[in-house]
Amino acid sequence: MSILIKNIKELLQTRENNVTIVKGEDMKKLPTLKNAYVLIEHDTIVEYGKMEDIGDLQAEKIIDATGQIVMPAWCDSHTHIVYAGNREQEFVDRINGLSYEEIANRGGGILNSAEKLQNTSEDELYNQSAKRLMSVMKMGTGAIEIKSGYGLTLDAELKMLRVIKRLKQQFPAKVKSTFLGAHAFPKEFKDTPDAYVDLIINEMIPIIGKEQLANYIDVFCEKGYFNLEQTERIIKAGKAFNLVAKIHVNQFNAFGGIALGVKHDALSVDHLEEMNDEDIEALKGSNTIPVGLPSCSYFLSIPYTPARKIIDAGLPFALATDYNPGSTPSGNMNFVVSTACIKMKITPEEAINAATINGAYAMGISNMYGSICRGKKANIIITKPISSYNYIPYAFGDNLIDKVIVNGMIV
Ligand SMILES: N=CN[C@@H](CCC(=O)O)C(=O)O
Ligand SMILES: [Zn+2]
Repeated sequence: MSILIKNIKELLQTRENNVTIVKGEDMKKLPTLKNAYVLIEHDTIVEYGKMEDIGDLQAEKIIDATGQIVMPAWCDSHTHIVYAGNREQEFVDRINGLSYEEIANRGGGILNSAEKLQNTSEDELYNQSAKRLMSVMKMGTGAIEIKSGYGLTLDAELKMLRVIKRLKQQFPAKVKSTFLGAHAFPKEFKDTPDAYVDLIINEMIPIIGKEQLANYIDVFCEKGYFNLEQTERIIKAGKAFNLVAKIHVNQFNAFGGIALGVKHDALSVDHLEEMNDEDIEALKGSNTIPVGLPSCSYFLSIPYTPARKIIDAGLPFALATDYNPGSTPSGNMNFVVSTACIKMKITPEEAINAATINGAYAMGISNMYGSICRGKKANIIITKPISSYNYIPYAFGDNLIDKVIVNGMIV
């Protein structure tokens, strides 16, 4: 199937060369073409340009995008969309005064989701997760990372990873999977946390590695969860099975997790609501991308990642949803981009770069996703008619999407 999108008011994130990450000052630049076209063949962007140069290009399907903006689909590099049920009761408990930490200490939080997931069949888990994936695709997400971490036993973690594998096979969206066995300590390991770390290292990682059930490895490095030493042991064990690290750090406390991630060539360090100057310094000159999750800050009423400071230090920055039942029950990248502009004070250009090309980098796929570039996968958003791309973050909460194309298919 070939699709020609023509009369595009403005085509965003056009890259003649295959740029795979944008950093610092360059994040302020969003290359665009006005009055443009894009030609898709099968799953690939084969051509784009100005309408005046369209010549006699033809396609099986023509989309007239008069007044509309066209851009790469969102690349959401941090989610936990495979989960069972929800945690709406904890939401109400927080409104009534309990903190996220207090809820977790009472056996709620991640352990609550783990219990629900352990008692849910693989098919049911797949069905619930597939609905979420379908819904985020319709909101413009074309590539997504999905973590395990609500299993916390070998069997339940494998169940989650098999569900992610099935999503990869069944959906046109690009899916990357991450093993997050180190998300919390199960109740039975409360007094012997290192024994759970041993279980992850000696039993879970070898099976997951051999069966190639994950692309990445993650650890929730935080006070009350996994300390620096445990995090380092797990990252190293993952590396031996080619699982590159993408880690949860600095959500509530800054104590060296970022430097540890950089030391072990983590692809990304995510959350970063609490950051000090040493954390920024640690990232300089590294290949590790910092990832902010503004919907999580919004939902938990915790500080926003200092994106302005990060970008002004010359670093790259990516945005993701963190879609999960506890801290962010939303997978809406449009809201993430708006919230980043409004609360982190980054410009629409910076936010769009962070949610497309840099999001793709944070999943290791920016050579094929995240920009309008010949030869890249056809993952595309067509907005409703709007005045300019600034309107996307400005009109927060509004649905501005007309069509989404994922892997060359209208979803
Ligand atoms: N912080 C750790 N993990 C998730 C939340 C997990 C949960 O509350 O279920 C996060 O990224 O916010
Ligand atoms: Zn997360």
